[in-house]
Amino acid sequence: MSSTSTPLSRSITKAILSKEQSEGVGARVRRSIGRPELRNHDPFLMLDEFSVDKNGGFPDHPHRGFETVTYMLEGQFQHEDFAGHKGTIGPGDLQWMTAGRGIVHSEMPVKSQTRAHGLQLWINLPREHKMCEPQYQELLDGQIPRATPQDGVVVKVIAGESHGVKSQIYTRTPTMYLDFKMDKNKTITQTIPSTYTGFIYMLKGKAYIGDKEFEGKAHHTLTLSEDGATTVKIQTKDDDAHFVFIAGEPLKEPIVQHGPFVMNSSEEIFDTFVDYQNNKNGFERARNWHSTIA
Ligand SMILES: O=C(Oc1cc(O)cc(O)c1C(=O)O)c1ccc(O)c(O)c1
Ligand SMILES: [Fe+2]
Repeated sequence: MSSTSTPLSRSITKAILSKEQSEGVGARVRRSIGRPELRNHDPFLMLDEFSVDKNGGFPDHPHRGFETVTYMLEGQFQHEDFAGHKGTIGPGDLQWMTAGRGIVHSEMPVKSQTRAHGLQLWINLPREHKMCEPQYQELLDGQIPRATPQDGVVVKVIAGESHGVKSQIYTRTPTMYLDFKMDKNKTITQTIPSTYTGFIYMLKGKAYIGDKEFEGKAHHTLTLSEDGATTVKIQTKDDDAHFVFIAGEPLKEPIVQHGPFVMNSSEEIFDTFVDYQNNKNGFERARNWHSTIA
């Protein structure tokens, strides 16, 4: 193969360990995307592996300009927002929230349970969708389709497609979100559109990625090469592996983030603060709203 031709499999360009840090109120997070070495990975703004006990959580706070995706691994999380939307998600369940022009919400563990452990992904919205109406898509574990490309490999298709199985989640920013559980000594190939950027976040065990078999270990973010290759070769050897595979179409737009607000310019961020303080342009229902769970 010549040095300029497209390789068969994407390879790993960076491997970054997420150490625990504090976030919200008394919550511990391992920040993947969003940490100083990986400020963002267009179109992704943040990925946290969070762990919250009964004394912690993410009480009433706003968002604008992007989507938050909460995927539970263990325990239960309650959520409530200023539009009256409320519920509880448990292990394997998913909440895909489009904040759009504005949401104020609260996400708290169910107090009687053990810790709430899960993933929170922030996906940027393209300019034309940043001020859309907020929307929720919720799927219980049993409603998320699985692909079983071979014995000992199960892929939960949260968004996008894997081995002929498609998710019903509507993505404004084209996104793949796959949860892989692989037994030891397995090899599979996952397809990926040539233009997508992507990464793997390892939850447990070890996986070997690409033709050079880069070793990925738990709590590491492994960024995929951007070389136009349309497959990713993933193997296990002596250990089982559990990881998420996340990829999407880069927006290639300016990103101006101020905490929970992500827009395209400083002027838009300034307007967002004014809107939030004055309960207007999407934040009308924030006036005097307090969640009952925080
Ligand atoms: O709190 C922030 O984000 C979150 C992180 C998590 O691990 C779970 C969550 O439910 C949230 C949330 O927003 O609800 C956060 C992160 C970064 C930032 O700049 C903030 O202002 C808030
Ligand atoms: Fe939030």
